[in-house]
Amino acid sequence: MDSDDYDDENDSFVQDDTTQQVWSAEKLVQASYKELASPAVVEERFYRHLMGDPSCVQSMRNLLAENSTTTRDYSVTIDAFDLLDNDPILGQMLLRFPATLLPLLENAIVRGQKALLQEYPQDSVDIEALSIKGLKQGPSVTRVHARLVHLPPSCCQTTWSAASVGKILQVSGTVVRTRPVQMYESARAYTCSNCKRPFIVHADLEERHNALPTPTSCPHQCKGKCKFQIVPEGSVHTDYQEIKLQESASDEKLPRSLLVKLHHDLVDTCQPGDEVVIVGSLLAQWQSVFPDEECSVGLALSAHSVRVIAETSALQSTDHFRGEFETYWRNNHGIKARDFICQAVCPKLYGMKMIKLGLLLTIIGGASSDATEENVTQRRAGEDDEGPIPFQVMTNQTRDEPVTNYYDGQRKARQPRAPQQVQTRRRHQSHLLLVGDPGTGKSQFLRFAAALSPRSVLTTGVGTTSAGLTCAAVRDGDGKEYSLEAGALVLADKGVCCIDEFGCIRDQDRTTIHEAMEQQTLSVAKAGIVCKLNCRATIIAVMNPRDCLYDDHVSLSVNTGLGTPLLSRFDLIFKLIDSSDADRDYNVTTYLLNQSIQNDNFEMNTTEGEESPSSSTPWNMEKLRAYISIVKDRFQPSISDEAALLLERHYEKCRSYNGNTTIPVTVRFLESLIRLSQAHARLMFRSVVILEDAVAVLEVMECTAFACGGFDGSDHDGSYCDPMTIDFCDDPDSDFICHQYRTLNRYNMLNYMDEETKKRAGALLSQTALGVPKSWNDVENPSPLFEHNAFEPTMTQDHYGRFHFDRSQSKRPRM
Ligand SMILES: Nc1ncnc2c1ncn2[C@@H]1O[C@H](COP(=O)(O)OP(=O)(O)OP(=O)(O)O)[C@@H](O)[C@H]1O
Repeated sequence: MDSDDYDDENDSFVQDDTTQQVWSAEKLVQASYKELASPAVVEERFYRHLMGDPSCVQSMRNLLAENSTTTRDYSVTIDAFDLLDNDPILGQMLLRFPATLLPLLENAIVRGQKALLQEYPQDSVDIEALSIKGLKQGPSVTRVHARLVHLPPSCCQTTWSAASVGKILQVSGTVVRTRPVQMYESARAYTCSNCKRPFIVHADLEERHNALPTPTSCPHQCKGKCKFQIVPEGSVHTDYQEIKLQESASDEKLPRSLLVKLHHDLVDTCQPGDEVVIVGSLLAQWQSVFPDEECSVGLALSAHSVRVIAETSALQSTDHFRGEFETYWRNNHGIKARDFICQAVCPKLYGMKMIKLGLLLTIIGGASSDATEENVTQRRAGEDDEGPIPFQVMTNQTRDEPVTNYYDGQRKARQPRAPQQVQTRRRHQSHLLLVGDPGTGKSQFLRFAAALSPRSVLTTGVGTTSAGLTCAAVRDGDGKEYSLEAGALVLADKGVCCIDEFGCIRDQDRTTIHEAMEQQTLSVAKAGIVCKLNCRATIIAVMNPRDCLYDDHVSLSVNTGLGTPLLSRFDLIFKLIDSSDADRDYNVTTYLLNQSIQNDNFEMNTTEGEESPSSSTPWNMEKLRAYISIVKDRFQPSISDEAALLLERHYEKCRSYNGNTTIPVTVRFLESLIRLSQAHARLMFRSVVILEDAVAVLEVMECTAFACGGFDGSDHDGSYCDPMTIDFCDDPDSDFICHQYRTLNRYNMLNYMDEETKKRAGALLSQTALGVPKSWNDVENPSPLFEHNAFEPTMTQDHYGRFHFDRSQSKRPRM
């Protein structure tokens, strides 16, 4: 609290040395800060809290040890929960009167540093490197800031309203717009011509540009007519940035947005697309006034702390599931256990096991190669050889001139920056494309994927432009400056971006997502703003073929109208062809009718937040979401030698194929195989990719456009399998063994299969192909009948009159 706040009022304070104060709840709500204690006593109480809290002590020690030769701002994080626990009255009063009490807390931090410095042995070598940070300089400015975090639930708002003005709030949402970093004059010193005493005027944050009010009377209440003179070098300038926060989207209503004011070292801590938790004071914000127009007022939040969160929000709610999943994998094994999890994906759609599995693998993603997951910060072009500077600093200086330190008038030279490390990032997010006939359930998959991910953006390609997908440069309210507003891909950073009607996006707009899909960044050069934005999103796109129905006789490229560079960026491309199949039609009909008959029970089992009534009921959405969050957080699988060998041989085979390829087999394809194998290992709750995972991924790949490694299945060699025909079966383990046998046989890797399993696979294949029951004990060597390409495909006609190869016949026999 600045002395001028109290000069004339200290006498009226309740002067009690009140560490043993007991206040009723009523008094706590009604009391003004003046009833708490004198500023000195309040500061003392903050000081005692700081010195008694080990984490605060550590933060202060870190401050002391920070090697800084320039004047800048420092932050110390204060956990509001700990303060409330330690001194409830002080904590409550801090939350009610942050503007008055926070400066006292900051003074206490400086005092705490002084006390800690005394503890170091004076002859220590390190002592010279330690210096107290945030000492008052210039006109009463402390450059250390208390950053309040973890407010109690009463202060945590999911939305905001006029009723909360003046209160301290904790809000969360997505940053949708950031304005350039600026600075403003936050305080100015004057002297009264009458009494000759100095005083300070602070900027009014409720004014549109944080304008400094002109003093009209002397705060020292001197008699006579006063004139005020500005004290030379008595101004304080503060870094400043405005961002727009959008509340988390909900299905019921449109998300609202809020202007957030960042000061000091909080500027430039977040960028469009970041999900943040912000603690701040809600202000009434006067809008710019124009002649003959009504003066309007809005809401703004002056931030005390900003925390960028990743996927923590999803993990918080998963704790009670952890033990349950471990028990699940202790009691269940193999592919059957995996398929049970897959059944929870889109339970309203019958069958399509491979698409469901592919969707799960896409959302789970591969292991992160760089665990630190560095942020790409907004940078100006050509900034690499200098320290970071704000976008548009309101000063006449050029960039090469040293910047004046407005606090003490000394010159602050820009620090040379260490040569920047070039970071190349290999993506671990997969992308999925569903292309197919109308009414095949594509949109259902898309909506389910959006609901499954803790962070998702669902959009449609109709009318979508590149600005909507990436980011737009928009003029601010006063129309003078541009700022960046995040588009769908940026908002989906670290989440899932679901795009319906992908084919309706214009070609030139579609190419903008090439960089986003592979490099996971967006390079922006708009309206004088040149920067890079993060967009580490998984893209799930669905579309109809160009002529509405998929033509199996032309390539995927022709069917979709997408260029090969874009197609090759998808890890999985499923073709959903609605061909006639009496058995499948019967199964779908029965499934749908049964659902309608048992509608109530079915709904009950799949409603979010409810426990599965029995172990045979598919997991509900909440449980599946929790499972994905846990496996992503817990496992970063490495690849075993056998799995690596299989992936390598498959890649080599695809590379060496000399047919007509429309999707070139590049290293990207190998990376996809690795990512998907890692995702499969995570799905199987393990931290090593074993041979089984690689085999399972090749099985999924057989059902995609990459079945034969790049020639999209139209020019097939019999290894393509229609994903629409593969349903969940009673004995998935046996089915998988057969597939494993065939795959390993194809790549001369049968020696990696144990004898027992080999015999069993041979027997199973014989039984299925010949229809003759045969004991697997009798089978020494598998029949050559079951080798690759043993079946010639036949032609069938679907109900649209299209002819195509019957892949369900040509493919390996299914159980
Ligand atoms: N295998 C299936 N099992 C049960 N229902 C299905 C299946 N396939 C499609 N449906 C149902 O058909 C309806 C149409 O599905 P959906 O709207 O997702 O199709 P779409 O592929 O997105 O079509 P379009 O390309 O015309 O947008 C949905 O109600 C869906 O539940």
